[in-house]
Amino acid sequence: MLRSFNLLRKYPAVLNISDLKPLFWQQVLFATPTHPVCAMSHQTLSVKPIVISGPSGSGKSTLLNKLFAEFPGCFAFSISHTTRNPRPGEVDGKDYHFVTKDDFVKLVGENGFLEHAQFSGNMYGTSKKSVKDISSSGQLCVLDVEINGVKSIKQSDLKPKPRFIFVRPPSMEELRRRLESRGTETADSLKKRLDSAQEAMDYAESGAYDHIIDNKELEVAYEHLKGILIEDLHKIQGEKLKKGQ
Ligand SMILES: Nc1ncnc2c1ncn2[C@@H]1O[C@H](COP(=O)(O)OP(=O)(O)OP(=O)(O)O)[C@@H](O)[C@H]1O
Repeated sequence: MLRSFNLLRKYPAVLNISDLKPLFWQQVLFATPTHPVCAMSHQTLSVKPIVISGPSGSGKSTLLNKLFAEFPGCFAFSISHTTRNPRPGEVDGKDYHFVTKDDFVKLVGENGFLEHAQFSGNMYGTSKKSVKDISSSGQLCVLDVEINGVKSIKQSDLKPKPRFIFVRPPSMEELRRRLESRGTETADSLKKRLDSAQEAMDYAESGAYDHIIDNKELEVAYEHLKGILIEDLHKIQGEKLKKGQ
C-alpha cells in the first residue's frame, strides 16, 4: 500500500496550491503534475526513480523537502489513474488520468499498474507508464511508499529499476518523541504508527533496500541521501543548463 499524506504540509518546496488535489485514500504516490520549471524538452536522460520508505515519523518528508529545496526543478510526480469523475477544475492528464472502469480493468489485466486499489467505490492506481514517463523526461520520480508498496514495486518490472531507500529512526523511543512533537497524531494514530514501525524496521533488516539512511542527525542523514542521488542530480542539472532552463 502506498501511503497517504497531506501534500502541502509535506512538500511545500515543490507544490503550489494549484497543484493540490483532494486527498482521496490511503495510498498516494506523488500524484501531482509535472512541475513546469523542471520539464525538459528533449528526452535525453533516463533517471532512476527512488522508492523511499520508513516508519511514519522517521523523517522522510523532512529529508525530501531539503532535497527539493536544494535542487529545485529536478523532481516530478507521477499522475494517478482514477475511475472517479473529475471535480470542477480538474484536468485530465494533469490532475489525474480519468478513465472508465473498463479501461482501468483492462490496464490491470495488462499488468500496467505498479499498484492499485479501490476506495469509496472508485479505483485508483499508479501506472508504470506514468513513472517511466518521468524517468525518461530526465526528471527524478520519487515514490514515497509504505511497506506493501515497496513489495509491490519490487515485484514489478519497472524500468529503469528504482533505487530502494529506507529511512531509519535512531530508536523507537525517538520515533515516538518525534511523532509526539510533530503534534499531528491522536493517541490512536500514534499507536498505529508505532505498531507498524517495527514491521517496517524488520523488513528493512531483511535486506530489502539498496540503502538505509540512519536519521539521527538530520544533516548527516541528508548528506547520505544526497550522496546517493548526487550523480543523477548533477546530470539533470547539466541537461537543464544545456537547454537553458
Ligand atoms: N534528524 C532529526 N532529528 C530530529 N527531528 C527530526 C529529524 N528528522 C525529522 N525530524 C522531525 O521528526 C518529525 C517527523 O518527521 P517527518 O514528518 O519528516 O517524518 P515522515 O517520515 O515524513 O512521517 P510520515 O510518514 O508520517 O509523513 C518532524 O517533526 C521532523 O521535524
